[in-house]
Amino acid sequence: MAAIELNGVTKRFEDDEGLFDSLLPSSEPDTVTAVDDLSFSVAEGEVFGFLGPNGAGKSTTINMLLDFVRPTGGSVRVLGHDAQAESVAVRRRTGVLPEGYEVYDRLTGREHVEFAIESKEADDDPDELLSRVGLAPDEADRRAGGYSKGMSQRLALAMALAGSPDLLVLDEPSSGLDPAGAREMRDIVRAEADRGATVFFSSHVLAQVEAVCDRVGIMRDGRLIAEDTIEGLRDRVDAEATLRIDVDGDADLDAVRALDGVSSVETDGDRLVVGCTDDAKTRVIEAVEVGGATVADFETDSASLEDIFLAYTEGDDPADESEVAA
Ligand SMILES: Nc1ncnc2c1ncn2[C@@H]1O[C@H](COP(=O)(O)OP(=O)(O)OP(=O)(O)O)[C@@H](O)[C@H]1O
Repeated sequence: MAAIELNGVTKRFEDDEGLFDSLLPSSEPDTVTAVDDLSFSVAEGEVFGFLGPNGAGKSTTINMLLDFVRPTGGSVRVLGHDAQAESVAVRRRTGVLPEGYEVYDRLTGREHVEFAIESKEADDDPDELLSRVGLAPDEADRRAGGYSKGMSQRLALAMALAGSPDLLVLDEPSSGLDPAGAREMRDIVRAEADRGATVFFSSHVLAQVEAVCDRVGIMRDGRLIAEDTIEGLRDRVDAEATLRIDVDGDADLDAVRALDGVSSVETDGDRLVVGCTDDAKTRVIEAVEVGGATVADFETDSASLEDIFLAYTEGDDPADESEVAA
């Protein structure tokens, strides 16, 4: 059974609170299609990265998983339950770290976690959860109103972990975290997946996503334009790689420049620095050797998730939208 399953989900908002609407009573309300016929699924135990530029429809989708927003059409199933009709059952088994979680100023950190444990009817030790997210006992005893952004974020993560949920929904989890906090968060995500939880992870911090996610989905204008492992996406976008070759002898630079997939060739002493697509790398090495020089050594930098993300979300879609890869 899939942990998350969306089928043909659409969400249109009526944007009827515009500045001039009260002055123009006869005008039709505008509608915004936040999510447009969206279908995808996330397997149990998977860490799924949900990406997309601002306004792509990520938060709206997350809100539909949790029944904070109702779809205009289509069906949403979470942990085998209908997300609308059985939202209580979904929330009981789901830990949520909402974007920009606001603490209750007067409650201490520990009281927040105790509250989360009670609402899940769980029996976790609050101190254990707090220490897991790196909040020291003296910090846990302070009122959360005085917490820094990163401390609030750690607290929200401890609350999401209460009751060992089957599904963790993390919306921008590393926002405000220092590098140590970001690493701890990654370790927690992996540990949760190892115990069998599914993690649905939305973030603009692509290095973080690359480090923890088994698979990613990229949203654009309310639609999922790509869904695959990072390796799979890398293969498909022809994103630029850099090839650095240490050469003995004179390479035929013009022959390398003329190759398909090569966009730049520069020299740095005995080193050739070639900008090319992933699949052109072997052709470049061959062309250097055929030209009479010897390849002493070489190294490559593959396209980062950031390069891949930009290739999908800027300009024309690199993949035919009707052919979203599974
Ligand atoms: N309550 C609402 N009323 C009207 N329009 C809305 C509402 N919520 C979202 N939208 C619109 O739906 C679209 C998708 O918004 P959404 O918040 O889901 O994007 P997002 O991918 O989460 O963006 P971000 O990365 O900025 O958080 C945007 O055009 C947004 O303005």
